[in-house]
Amino acid sequence: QARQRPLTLSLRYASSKPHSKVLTTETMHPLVRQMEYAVRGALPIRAEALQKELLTDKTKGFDKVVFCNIGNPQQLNQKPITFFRQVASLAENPELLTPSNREALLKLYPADAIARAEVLLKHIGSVGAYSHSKGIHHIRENVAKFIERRDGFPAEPENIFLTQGASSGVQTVIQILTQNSKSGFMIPIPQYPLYSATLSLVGATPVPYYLEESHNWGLNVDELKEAVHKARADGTDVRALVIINPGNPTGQCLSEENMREIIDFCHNERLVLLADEVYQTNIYKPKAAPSTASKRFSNPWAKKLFSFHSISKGMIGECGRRGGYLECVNIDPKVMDQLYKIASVSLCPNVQGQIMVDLMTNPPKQGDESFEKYQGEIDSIYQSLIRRSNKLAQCFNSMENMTCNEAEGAMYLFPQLKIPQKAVDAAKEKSMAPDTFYCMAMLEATGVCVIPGSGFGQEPGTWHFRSTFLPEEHLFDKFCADLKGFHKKFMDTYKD
Ligand SMILES: Cc1ncc(COP(=O)(O)O)c(CN[C@@H]2CONC2=O)c1O
Repeated sequence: QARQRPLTLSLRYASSKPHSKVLTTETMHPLVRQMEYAVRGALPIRAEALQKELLTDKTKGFDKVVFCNIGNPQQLNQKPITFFRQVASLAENPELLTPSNREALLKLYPADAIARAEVLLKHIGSVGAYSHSKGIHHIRENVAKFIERRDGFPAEPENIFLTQGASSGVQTVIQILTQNSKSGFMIPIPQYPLYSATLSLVGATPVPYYLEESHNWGLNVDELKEAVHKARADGTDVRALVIINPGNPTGQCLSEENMREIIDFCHNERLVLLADEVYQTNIYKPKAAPSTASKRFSNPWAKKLFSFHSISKGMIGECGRRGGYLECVNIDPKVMDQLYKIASVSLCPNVQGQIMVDLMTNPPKQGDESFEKYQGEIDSIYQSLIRRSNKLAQCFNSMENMTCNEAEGAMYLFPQLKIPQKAVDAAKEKSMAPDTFYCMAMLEATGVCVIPGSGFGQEPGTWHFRSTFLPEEHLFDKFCADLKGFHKKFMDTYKD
């Protein structure tokens, strides 16, 4: 009997025209409509359209779009870490691991990759199966051991949630911390707009604190105190402090002294600390041990802390696999149960992303067969990031009307530019912010897509943009030359 076509509600059938008034931007949830996320806003949308136009239009003066709007290393041809992909591919195709294939397999895979895949599959079963909603316990044990090695304090697997990238961990924590619209979250300005967008989505109140551009985007604790007291005087129930370290978009690293001050500030002001440390291995000018080293600096039990990590950054760049973890420190067990309940609604984080978290926190060690190759790949990417960050900072600082703090970490530079009044007027004509106008002109002239500073927040009256330093190193000199050429033409065109 012929297999019946599945009868699904999506089945297309003749019917009258859909009602135009059903689900419009007027009738949808206003919190969704008002939310903004610049990293994938107007500039990247235009950049993607430009990419399509370039397929047929060869008159633009460039032949490809360079996406510097997002910290997406493998989109710009950064190679994945060999050992990680070897383990992931074996987990994806366990047939390869059967004893009858072993002789042939050892010609293709190192023994330690095979062994790691077998251990993982022993705990996972199949990568196609749902896992525990907090993530696979074996992997959470490895994450806890990683944190203990890094911070010198015990960590508990039960206090760790594996997540769909750090984003989902951040969003869940903000969700449970938001009691009502008065709930306030201190966020840095400039900030990575995951925070402002999520606060907007849950209807919470952002409480901005400004980083000091003249002090290499340093964090002044007096600014924190002023911001929290003012917000509380205005009736905001300030309950959390967001720290992004190393910073995005600013690339600054906190000093040890800063970390101590922040810990004491949170304790004294009864704030939960959200420590976003996804760039903890992207530190080029070390000022302090990365990440929740804050736990080392004072009584580790004195504070309530959520820390976030991700496989998207570092020298790994496995962004598309959506892996990360959320660590809860001193969080009430009943609150953890609520976190677990939310995690359960999404069933589980994807298993290949979880495998990458295991590999990130538990990579080949000295003496392992794959260690040399692994360490060589990591070091090569790390050194290249340092060279490219310095080269791009020099490039920006050589441009007229532009100043740029060097990146101490992360993947971005956030130069400030003085925009001539004629350009400000031209931007107004197009109902654009001046920095957006500049970035749009750069895209149309060079194919380079960056994000205007307005997407991250900036001191009123200043203009910035954010660029990654991820274009491939062998293309980097041309990349810088194209930016310089555009900038000179722009400034000549709009010179006051
Ligand atoms: C500070 C910070 N936290 C969290 C995330 C979320 O990462 P995952 O969800 O992928 O783990 C990012 C991603 N950085 C974005 C993405 O690329 N460019 C950016 O500014 C980030 O920069």
